[in-house]
Amino acid sequence: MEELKRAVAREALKFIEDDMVVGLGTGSTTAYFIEYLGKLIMEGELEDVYGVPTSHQSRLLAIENGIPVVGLDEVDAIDIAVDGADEVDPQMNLIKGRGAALTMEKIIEYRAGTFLVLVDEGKLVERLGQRMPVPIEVIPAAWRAIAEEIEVFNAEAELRMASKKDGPVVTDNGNFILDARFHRIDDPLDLEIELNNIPGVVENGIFADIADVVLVGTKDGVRKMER
Ligand SMILES: O=C(CO)[C@H](O)[C@H](O)COP(=O)(O)O
Repeated sequence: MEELKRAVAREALKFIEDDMVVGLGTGSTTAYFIEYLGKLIMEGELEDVYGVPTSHQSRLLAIENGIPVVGLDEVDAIDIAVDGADEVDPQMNLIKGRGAALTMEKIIEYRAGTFLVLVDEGKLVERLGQRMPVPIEVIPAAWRAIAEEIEVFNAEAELRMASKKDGPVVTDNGNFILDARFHRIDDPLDLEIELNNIPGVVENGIFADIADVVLVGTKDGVRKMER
């Protein structure tokens, strides 16, 4: 599994050129990409490349690996964003947010000239929600009201609890995460919009229609899905 993640991360380097501003995703697959990208920059193989982190995790990793970091408000545009995903359907719609960084990820990836997704073949599903719940970032005071409202969508939502802290997971933005299991997601784009219409929802982990390229690590090599 780790070798498949490394393979897609290495392949992603082919998309990076001098003078690019690169959105840096969150998670274990992107961590390999950040490591390899930093190496190329440190060795002088790539020049004037800047990273825009999507989380505390990617910011710390970028600094550790020698990638110059800038904020979203310091750049005119993002050339490419590179990130992992938890599920990918045949239309390249995604579920993201296992790492609770979905809001900043979506803000940056929506704006990127190219959004490149890195997954292993175990993440491919016929229909979103088949294996993973949809993470929803919510304003803390509203978590219970939103969890109840989500039932209207034929789903059950659970407050995500932390493992190395007492109480709930608190996102980089100071909010809570609800993990919502939907019985069936027929129209990801519609559900993405509907969920964001609920007051108190900051963002949700359905990324419909924004991935441009998906690199899939398989035992037989890296496969490319493209729009
Ligand atoms: O959305 C994410 C974090 O919020 C991650 O990109 C997603 O969970 C995939 O992570 P990994 O590469 O570790 O499987």
